Amino acid sequence: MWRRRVGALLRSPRTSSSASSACQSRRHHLLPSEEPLALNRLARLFTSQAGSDGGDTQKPFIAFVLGGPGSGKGTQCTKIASDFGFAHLSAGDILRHEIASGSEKGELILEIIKEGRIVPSEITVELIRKAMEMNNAKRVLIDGFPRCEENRIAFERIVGTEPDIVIFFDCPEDEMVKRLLGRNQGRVDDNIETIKKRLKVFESLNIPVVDYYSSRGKVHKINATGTADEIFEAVRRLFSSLRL
Ligand SMILES: Nc1ncnc2c1ncn2[C@@H]1O[C@H](COP(=O)(O)OP(=O)(O)OP(=O)(O)O)[C@@H](O)[C@H]1O
Ligand SMILES: Nc1ccn([C@H]2C[C@H](O)[C@@H](COP(=O)(O)O)O2)c(=O)n1
Ligand SMILES: [Mg+2]
Repeated sequence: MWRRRVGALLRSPRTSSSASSACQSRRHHLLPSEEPLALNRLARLFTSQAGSDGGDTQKPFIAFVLGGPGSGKGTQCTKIASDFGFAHLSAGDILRHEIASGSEKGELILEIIKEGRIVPSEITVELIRKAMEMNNAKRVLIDGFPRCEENRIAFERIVGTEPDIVIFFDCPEDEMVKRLLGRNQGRVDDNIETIKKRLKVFESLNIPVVDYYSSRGKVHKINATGTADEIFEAVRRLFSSLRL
């Protein structure tokens, strides 16, 4: 099943224009010569851990972790990773790492993040795909992704799978703003102007993704108010109940 899906993917056309323009109009593609290579590498990754049952059950367990800016995704992911043996891939951290590398792509990402907008999906998904490949983990948290329908569709197309579950941290706006303004980690987007834009983007582009996965029965909503430890109690109950 897993192998067949990746195989189908290798034959699939590029993202349709409607999907690609879902987040914003600028489009960034892999070079034509890169995409089949990337997908072949990925196909190898997910079939190389094949067990005696034919190998289709070795797909990593993937949890997407969503919630508004400052809802505590990163804080809770650190705890889940440590207590439940998950690799923690933060889309935002991966993008910031690309900025720090000084690449041309990083310059573009920085401009977008400063404006509270969403980076073109093909850039983000390719970076996530590489991180998954390097990590080779059996359980993966993907924090802050997908941020919009375009992200979601690009992930399905390039990585060739859907998440097993989606965690949604539900937090009131005023609490998120308070947390972000107090974060003090020197992030270029932790200022009130950018925060307002990020909140708008969250409502208009990210909530539809949560709705999509809700309709597929994948969303676990967690009340993200209270202390980090209180919230983690609910998270712990959820992860303890999963068949991992
Ligand atoms: N339950 C909580 N109560 C108070 N502060 C919290 C709580 N959880 C996290 N924080 C703090 O709020 C800030 C934002 O948390 P965190 O970075 O985990 O959020 P996030 O959802 O990952 O945000 P972003 O989307 O901007 O990356 C941090 O300074 C963190 O220490
Ligand atoms: N899928 C993603 C994830 C993040 N970004 C950009 C836009 C966000 O405001 C910024 C910071 O992410 P965070 O650390 O808050 O998860 O990174 C994106 O464009 N696409
Ligand atoms: Mg975060």
